[in-house]
Amino acid sequence: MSETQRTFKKLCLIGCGLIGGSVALALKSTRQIEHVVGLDIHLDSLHIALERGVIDEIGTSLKSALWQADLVVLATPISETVAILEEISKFETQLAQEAIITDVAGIKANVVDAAAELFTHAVFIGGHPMAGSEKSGVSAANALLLENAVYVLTPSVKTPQDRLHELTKLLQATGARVKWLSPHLHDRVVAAISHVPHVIAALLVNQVQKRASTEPLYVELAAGGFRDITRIASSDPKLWRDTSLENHREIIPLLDEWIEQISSLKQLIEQREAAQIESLFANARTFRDALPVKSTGAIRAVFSLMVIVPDIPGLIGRIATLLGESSISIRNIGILESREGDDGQLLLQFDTADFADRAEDILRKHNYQVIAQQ
Ligand SMILES: NC(=O)c1ccc[n+]([C@@H]2O[C@H](COP(=O)([O-])OP(=O)(O)OC[C@H]3O[C@@H](n4cnc5c(N)ncnc54)[C@H](O)[C@@H]3O)[C@@H](O)[C@H]2O)c1
Ligand SMILES: O=C(O)C(=O)C[C@]1(C(=O)O)C=C[C@H](O)C=C1
Repeated sequence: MSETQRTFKKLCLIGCGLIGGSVALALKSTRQIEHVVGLDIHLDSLHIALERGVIDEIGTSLKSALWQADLVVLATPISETVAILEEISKFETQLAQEAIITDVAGIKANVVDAAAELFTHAVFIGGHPMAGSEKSGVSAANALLLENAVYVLTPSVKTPQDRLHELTKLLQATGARVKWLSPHLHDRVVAAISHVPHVIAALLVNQVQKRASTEPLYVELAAGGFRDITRIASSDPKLWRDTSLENHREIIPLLDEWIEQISSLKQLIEQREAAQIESLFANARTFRDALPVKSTGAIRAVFSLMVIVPDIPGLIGRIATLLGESSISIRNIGILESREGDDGQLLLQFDTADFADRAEDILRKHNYQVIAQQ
């Protein structure tokens, strides 16, 4: 750790769910956080957070949890964030002198504007990790969620530079790529790359659901294409209700543009304008194919191995243990073929080429037949 990196003695985590839990686990892994006290409206979440080592202590009240805290992370639903900031502001003198308060909400302008009015001593810096999942709750929290992910901070001109740098360095130590943005620009961009895609995914699923109630083939035939474009439709409906309403100023013009685009494509199809239809798809392909491939972000790199295994019960567990003993994290395991008596094909997927290469070596040493996948 470099000399300029600050150690935080007490992190107060408010909202011990998917993102709060992941951020706390990632921060703890940097060893720059000494103690975490957690608060949540659900006692179950707090017990799971304690068991999983997300927090070290369950807070008994907001006042005592904030006492001498030098870092506060607010990771509650968007609709609760401003009200909780108001509560925190009542106890800001309880905080340690150089405390930093930050949040993780997916919309920034409303939170940052509210915080600017609320705090006189404590420093608030808005935050938003550009990583997540369709799952919710602390059980789904993942210490590696921030690795390589963009983490947006939205400082204002009044934000003290030393605190901004301290928070930036702390987050960078988790592997996150910190980016400073104005709250309004953040809200504009995430509306297009996150909020509208969630709306579209839900509409696609609902369109199929309407038909599936009378024709089961809609479900039976749904394959990779439908799955890939609709994964995020499994996200928390309340989160996306709040997001749609809170960021309406940015979302509505994008939906207007969608309506125009859909009707113009509809016309092209009706008029059989083959060249223009092809050019629309070609344009999308060119842009998407040029997006950088990285271990997180829009185009996720996945490194896969196929292992040919005899159909022996317990073998998957043995392979997972073998790789786990060498600290190799497996992202996904899938059985591709396992008819009785036949060899099975086990598909293993990893987040890094290093994990995949080391897994291949280890499995070969243990006499497994391994085929690296492109
Ligand atoms: N889900 C994602 O992919 C994602 C990604 C980045 C940021 N975010 C942001 O993270 C925040 C939390 O989302 P999540 O997905 O972790 O949700 P979550 O449901 O997993 O976690 C929220 C937690 O807050 C608790 N909570 C609710 N009201 C509370 C209150 N008044 N006081 C204390 N605790 C309270 C809940 O019990 C829950 O444990 C949201 O603001 C969201 O915009 C989500
Ligand atoms: O990967 C997912 O499941 C997500 O939805 C993550 C995702 C997104 O990319 O839209 C969702 C909400 C945000 O606040 C940040 C990231």
